[in-house]
Amino acid sequence: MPSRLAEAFRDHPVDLHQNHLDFNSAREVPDSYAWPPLGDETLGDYKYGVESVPIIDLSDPVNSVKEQMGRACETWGVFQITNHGIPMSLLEKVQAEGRRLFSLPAQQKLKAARSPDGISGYGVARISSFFPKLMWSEGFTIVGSPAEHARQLWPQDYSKFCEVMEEYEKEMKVLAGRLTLLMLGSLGITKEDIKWAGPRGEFKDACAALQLNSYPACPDPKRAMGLAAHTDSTLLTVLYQNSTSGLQVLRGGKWITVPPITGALVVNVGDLLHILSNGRYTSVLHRAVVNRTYHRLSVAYLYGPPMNVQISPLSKLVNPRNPPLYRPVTWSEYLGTKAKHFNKALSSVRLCAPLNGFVDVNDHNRVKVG
Ligand SMILES: C=C1C[C@]23C[C@@]1(O)CC[C@H]2[C@@]12CCC[C@@](C)(C(=O)O1)[C@H]2[C@@H]3C(=O)O
Ligand SMILES: O=C(O)CCC(=O)C(=O)O
Ligand SMILES: [Fe+2]
Repeated sequence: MPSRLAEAFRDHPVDLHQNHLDFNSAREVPDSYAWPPLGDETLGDYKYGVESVPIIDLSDPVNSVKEQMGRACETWGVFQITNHGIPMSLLEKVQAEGRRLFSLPAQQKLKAARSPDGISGYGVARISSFFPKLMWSEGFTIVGSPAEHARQLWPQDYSKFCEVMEEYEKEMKVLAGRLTLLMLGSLGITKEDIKWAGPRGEFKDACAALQLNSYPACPDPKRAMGLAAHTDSTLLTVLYQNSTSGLQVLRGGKWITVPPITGALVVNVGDLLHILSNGRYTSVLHRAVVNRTYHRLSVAYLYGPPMNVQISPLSKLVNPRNPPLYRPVTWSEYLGTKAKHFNKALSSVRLCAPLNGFVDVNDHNRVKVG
């Protein structure tokens, strides 16, 4: 059983088509990238505030923050945070380095291509193998130090990229640990209830991946898909999106845009927090769409437990009326399951149907993804 995140896909290699279209010179969407048209009837009314993703100010009193997060996690599975303590200057540096990477010539980027059984490096989204059409995006995944791949991209000049990404990973690790305790706090869970949190709740051994996503402007955005609908296999994901919108979450059968707010970060519940909370918090189905005019960049911090820790419904949340809904699973095993079963991964670790009759939003058999 692999013990490091970088080894999670050793037993699940995917050889993805890495022969990229040159997005910047494309005048039309080739058939291999043409998805069934995105219908306006599936879009929600976020602009008018009827349905908008909650925004939580982390400088509010802590009990209020916990309560707001609990409500957001139960109803939306996603929220935005402000006053989170990550300096704007760092967010700008990460974005600038991401742009520098994606603007390299295709042949140069391919020198840092992710290997079929690897986790880090340049390439198309891992979930691409589940779809008949290609996505209008490219990505770069970092686990720990990006030095090995950065050296292949810029043999003489890779230290700036590494410094910025490592500083961001450090800041994100602290923020993600704090968010985990706040999000679980409203369910009455404390750091003492999570052994792997460590004595001071510092989550020292937590694992994470940093995913840079690039979505070039697209000549026919209604027929293209930036990143197809999915849930993250994480405890939680912290996403920075630049000022161009594109992220959408599924709520009540409608796709709701998560509007970019300068300096804010988007936090979404992942499958492992869904399991830990015994289905009280819902890992939200989300996707990224593209637009005709602007290049969009996003940076996702995919946060999870130490690789070999068994994640199962927390005992405080389980009783005869609420039996455990999921069997124990490690992050490593779950990533392998996701690589094999994609949107059926969560149901594949489910033990029984809920007694209280609530519907598992993650039963994506009910939802047409894409
Ligand atoms: C730790 C990880 C989660 C992730 C697969 C990865 O190994 C690194 C990239 C992550 C990502 C980002 C885009 C969507 C996603 C489904 C994918 O294909 O790669 C997620 C994966 C996930 O959460 O399962
Ligand atoms: O680009 C986005 O807004 C979404 C990215 C995402 O869902 C991911 O990296 O997992
Ligand atoms: Fe995601």
